[in-house]
Amino acid sequence: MFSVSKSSSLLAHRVAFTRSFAGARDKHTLVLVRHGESTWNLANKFTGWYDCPLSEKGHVEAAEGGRLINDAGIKPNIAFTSLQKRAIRTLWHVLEETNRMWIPTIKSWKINERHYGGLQGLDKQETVDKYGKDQVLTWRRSYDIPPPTVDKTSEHHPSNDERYADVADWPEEFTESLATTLDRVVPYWESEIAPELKSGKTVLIAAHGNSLRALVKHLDGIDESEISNLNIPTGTPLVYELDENLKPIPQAGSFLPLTGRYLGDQDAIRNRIEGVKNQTK
Ligand SMILES: O=C(O)[C@@H](CO)OP(=O)(O)O
Repeated sequence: MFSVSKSSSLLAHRVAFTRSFAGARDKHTLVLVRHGESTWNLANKFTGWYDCPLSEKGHVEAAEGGRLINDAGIKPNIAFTSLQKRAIRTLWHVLEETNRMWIPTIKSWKINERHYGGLQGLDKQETVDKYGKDQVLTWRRSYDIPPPTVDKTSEHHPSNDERYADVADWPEEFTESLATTLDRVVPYWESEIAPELKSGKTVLIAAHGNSLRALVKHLDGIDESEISNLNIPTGTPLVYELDENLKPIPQAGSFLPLTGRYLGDQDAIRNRIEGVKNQTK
């Protein structure tokens, strides 16, 4: 008797489990968060792979982002972040505010900020004063024109940082454009992140202005000229609903060309986006 009722309840459980995952497979939720303001955002310096922490305001922004995710009832099952403390700390805030510190978190340099080469550490406004606004805008936002390189004598070259030294065969001269950032972000998305979504999980990614620009360029099919005008605000959750092929389902109130929706006060978000844009006036 006992074994019959046990096996039938097991069967019922399996059916319910399969149903809930079959339902989940029709629509997938992806949450992207750029880290909160960092100390080098505050100082208006080109940052790239320099590992600066969040500023005080950045901690507040990241926690607020977490509360917005929680209030929206979104429950991430797995999280991805970079090897950079501003994104990792942002993720910690979000996990704390959503009471989901227990979920698996995976870190990879593949979703690091775009490496800013020889500009890393330079003041953005002083760089405009020296090279002109147009040149700096080209370095910041052109699709495939990279900033100047660093060589292996520079502290900013990845071969001089133990977390990166052995993960790739770094060229003598290194820098990244948005195009070369895409070359690492998109394969990582395809091989590591997309399968988690397809298995029915809600995915959270805490990353960076330019690695997220690369990802949304791919997701939303944004063309090379349009992506130049796209700036991603700090600490602001961007929520995508994806169909069974992981194509975005356009959300009401999205800021085109993005089809995901930002959580929070929409006017404040517009101001934050303008703030990023105006770092080099
Ligand atoms: O300095 C950087 O690494 C990035 C992000 O903070 O700046 P920008 O927005 O100029 O690409």
